[in-house]
Amino acid sequence: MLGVHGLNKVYTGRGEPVEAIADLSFEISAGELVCVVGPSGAGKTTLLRCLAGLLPATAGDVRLAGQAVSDPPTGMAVVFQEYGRSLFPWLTVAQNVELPLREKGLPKARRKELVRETLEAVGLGDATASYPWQLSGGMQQRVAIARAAAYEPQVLLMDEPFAAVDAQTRFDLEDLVRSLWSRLGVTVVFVTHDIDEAIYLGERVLVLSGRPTVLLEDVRVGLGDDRSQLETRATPEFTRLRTHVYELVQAAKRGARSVTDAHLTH
Ligand SMILES: Nc1ncnc2c1ncn2[C@@H]1O[C@H](COP(=O)(O)OP(=O)(O)OP(=O)(O)O)[C@@H](O)[C@H]1O
Repeated sequence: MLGVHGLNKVYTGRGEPVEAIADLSFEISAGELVCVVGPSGAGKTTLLRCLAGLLPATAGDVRLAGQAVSDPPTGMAVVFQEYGRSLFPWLTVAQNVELPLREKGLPKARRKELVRETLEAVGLGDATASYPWQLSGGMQQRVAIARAAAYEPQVLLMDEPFAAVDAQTRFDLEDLVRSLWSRLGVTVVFVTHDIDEAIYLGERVLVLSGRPTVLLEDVRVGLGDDRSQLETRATPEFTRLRTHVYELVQAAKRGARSVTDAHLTH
């Protein structure tokens, strides 16, 4: 569904060029939920913007269902961290969710149906007529997720979407993402700083090196489909994965560029 081949990204502009991504290659199959972690400044957001067609690659390419991504493709939706800036304050919750569906050219009846269904799915069936500024941060992020899901994308990209909400809300939103993902069968790429979040959510975790970025390890998460915040996080397999990914990220901070460099003890 999503292929990244020899991706390199150098920012040029005033001052010295900055090589954010050295060389990244990986494939994500249709319907997978893949998380991306790495040290701060590793190039996670840069990668996501390249995947979304918001930034041109310097070399290599990104392909969505075999088609090279140059502009933002219609089959993708993105949820950013700053929900406050991504929703239009002068539109109601329902109108915010409906707007991209209008741009997609869907007929009115189908738009109304999708708006109702997705707002109910994210637990905001009663807030359709509210304005974003009348809602809490967590509720606003639910609206942004509903808007992305209603669009019925092939691929949903999420860039640290829960970084600005409190821990309790974050757990609820993580479960919401997993339930939407399994219901809709959408392919999800989820960037996060939080190692536990990456393991709880993902079927795979891509661990990036420090800048300029290479892939340190593509970690398979064998935690099954049914996950629960209390039970899954208490399993020995969760603890093992968390120790392993934590060590990799620490090694990345020290400059490791491969698993061999990382000198793992677990
Ligand atoms: N527009 C830009 N021009 C120049 N350099 C940039 C630009 N955007 C990002 N960078 C640099 O590219 C590198 C990667 O940035 P990026 O935001 O992708 O990292 P990140 O892993 O998402 O970081 P964080 O985890 O802190 O959000 C950083 O060194 C950053 O300073």
